Amino acid sequence: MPVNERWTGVLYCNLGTPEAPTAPAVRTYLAEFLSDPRVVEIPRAAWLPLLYGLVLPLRASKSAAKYATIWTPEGSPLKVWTERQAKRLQGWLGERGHRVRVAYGMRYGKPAIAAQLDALRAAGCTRILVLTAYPQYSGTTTASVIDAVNAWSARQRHVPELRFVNRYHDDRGYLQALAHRIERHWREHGRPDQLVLSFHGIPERAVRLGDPYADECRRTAHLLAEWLQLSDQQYTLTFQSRFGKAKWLEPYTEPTLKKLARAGTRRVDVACPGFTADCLETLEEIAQEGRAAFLTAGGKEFHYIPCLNDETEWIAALGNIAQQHLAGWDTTPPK
Ligand SMILES: C=CC1=C(C)c2cc3[nH]c(cc4nc(cc5[nH]c(cc1n2)c(C)c5CCC(=O)O)C(CCC(=O)O)=C4C)c(C)c3C=C
Ligand SMILES: [Fe+2]
Ligand SMILES: [Fe+2]
Repeated sequence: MPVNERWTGVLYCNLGTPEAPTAPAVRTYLAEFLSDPRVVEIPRAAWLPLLYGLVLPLRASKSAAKYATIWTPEGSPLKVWTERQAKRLQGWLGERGHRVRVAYGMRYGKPAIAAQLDALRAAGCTRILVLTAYPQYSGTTTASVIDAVNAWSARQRHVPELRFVNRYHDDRGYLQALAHRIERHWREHGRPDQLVLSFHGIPERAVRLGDPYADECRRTAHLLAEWLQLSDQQYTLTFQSRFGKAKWLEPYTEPTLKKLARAGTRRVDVACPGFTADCLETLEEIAQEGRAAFLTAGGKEFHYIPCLNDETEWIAALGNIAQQHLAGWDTTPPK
């Protein structure tokens, strides 16, 4: 390959989402997602018959109906936002003189991480930085992306140089973008009695076995509260999206919302700092189901504060994170 064809790639990875809000498409997506041993840690021989015999037949149509309520003319919100974030990240890095090709890849569904790595390689990338949409590291998410990249790498004869960003839960730019997002909401709509910071849960067992995710969520919440100058009484950290019968991280979001309402909290605002793009878990589970739970239990006002999505300040934070990890790689255009 000629020297001036050496490019640096940035692969921005997110979870992935179904191709359509239909039971067959959701089934395909969930089958891939839930057969990842990083996600469900039950031995394969016991789990796969249960997954195909019970979970998928029951869950696919129920989930599809939920996806239908958030679907946009351009597709699933998660995909729309991830694509825009990657495009704007390309712009941000390009404007700062970095000769990089930014692509986005989905851990489950399309565009697959392997296909995007193939494309970056074909486009002349000899170095690739892998950046995820997950600020907090978890074996269930971040490590699963790393697994997918390594599985691709194991099939290459000429492996590119690879770097991974494992976490940015305490990154100043990320926290500041979140704080400004929330403050802007408060300037427009006034302040709540309580701010609920809801993170996606994981099984409690994973944390007991060493997953640092819960600590990183707590650290993000604490630092964000500091940026917002909130006392411990003014905010609550919760975990949402429990899957299955096992104990997950607590306190759970929905029961907390009900408890707050019953205790006389008039208004809650909910933000989801662990999600950098709005998706089913924020738009349906929080903004619809969470709202209904709070209001039905006697709460008067519920505000969902949207994710960072493609906010300029967030793209700059993401760009800075990428830039820090590109250090030492010459990304200047060839003379
Ligand atoms: C933000 C971090 C996430 C962690 C940690 C996480 C762990 C985790 N998730 C499941 C099961 C499901 N998650 C689902 C949707 C979903 N999860 C995340 C993020 C994290 N998951 C996102 C961004 C989304 C939304 C996807 C979208 O298309 O909008 C779903 C699918 C939806 C449903 O049927 O409810 C499942 C299932 C487990 C088991 C897990 C950790 C063990
Ligand atoms: Fe999830
Ligand atoms: Fe959910």
